[in-house]
Amino acid sequence: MLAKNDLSEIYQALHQIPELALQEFKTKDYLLSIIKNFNQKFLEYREIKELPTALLVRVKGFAPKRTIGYRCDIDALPVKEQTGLSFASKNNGVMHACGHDLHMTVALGVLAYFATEQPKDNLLFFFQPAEESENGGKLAYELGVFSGKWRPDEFYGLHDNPDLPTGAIGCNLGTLFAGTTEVDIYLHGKSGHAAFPQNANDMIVCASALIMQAQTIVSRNVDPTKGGVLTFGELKAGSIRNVIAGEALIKGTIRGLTQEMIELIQQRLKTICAGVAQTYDATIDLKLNQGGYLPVENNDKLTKFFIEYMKNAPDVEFIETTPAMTGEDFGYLLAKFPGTMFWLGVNDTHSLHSECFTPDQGAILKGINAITGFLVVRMKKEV
Ligand SMILES: CC(=O)N[C@@H](CCC[C@H](N)C(=O)O)C(=O)O
Repeated sequence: MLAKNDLSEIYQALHQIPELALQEFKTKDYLLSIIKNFNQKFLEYREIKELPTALLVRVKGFAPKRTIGYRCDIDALPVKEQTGLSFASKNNGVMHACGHDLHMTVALGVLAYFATEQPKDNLLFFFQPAEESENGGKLAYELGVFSGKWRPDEFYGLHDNPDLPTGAIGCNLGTLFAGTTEVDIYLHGKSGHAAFPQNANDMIVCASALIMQAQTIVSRNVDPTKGGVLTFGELKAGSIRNVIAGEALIKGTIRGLTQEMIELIQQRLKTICAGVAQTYDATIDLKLNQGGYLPVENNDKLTKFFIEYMKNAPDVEFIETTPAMTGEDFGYLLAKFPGTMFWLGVNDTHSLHSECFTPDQGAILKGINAITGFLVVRMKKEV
């Protein structure tokens, strides 16, 4: 078991070594160095050649009826940290701005508990690379990782939430998170001298028109009672004030709480790109990539049981949430295995993905206690 001081040390160490999707080598080595210090009697490991930063750890149960999976994401974001923390990122321009360092610390705490207190059922801990992009969950599934004794009968996973009080557990039946689609739009026109626009085809003007027209998708095509998101977070064009930009690149993300909504927004964006290309005599290549970012659908039976437990656990503050437009590739695994995703409150005024994101470390121990308590009860009861 890990004491409060160990947990804080682990969290701070992980915070200093953030790594981008599929590059989480130091992180994985660090996780292994901690887990190798636990009681090894009930533990088995699985590594994946084709997905080298992933790690699976199985805890053998003493009277197993099932295998319960617990998934934890391990990647970080290309964000330059501005928290001013003494244990800030040492990987310049990369930060655990989504709290996966906290997720890992909680998962290690739960694993440490069951490495000592052998569980009744088998437990499977999946330390998953590439949640923010590259859909590590889907990659692992497609590599056949969850087969034989490594197949979970049910899967659980959490995400930290700065809007909930420290340590509170948030969850709801049905959809917890949106499905997403990564959008890349390449615009090709003709560069030229700023003084002779008639001889060029300006992709800054074309990109501006496209962005403005795309704003009508959510305002005019999406049912306001259902909601959808189209955000462009990156726009690149031009190099100097007096050269007309012949190329532009727009990157963004689509979000919807149902697959139907995601497909509606995708379709409207395709139509608008085609129309703008014609109007501006440009070539526009639209690339849409949903990958494994399906809406995160909680299993009804298991989630009712989970919520009931959390509501009645004396040391847990449970908060019923509403669906959020954040995405998660755990949606893919929950489409393959029944399970529950839930929030862990970390009470911060800064949002997820902010360069100042500073989750309250007090959530770690509360999270571990809530999850271990739940798993022990889940193993005793049929759902
Ligand atoms: C919890 C969270 O912040 N997840 C990410 C998931 C990224 C989805 C994908 N790369 C996309 O941008 O479409 C999020 O941004 O919600």
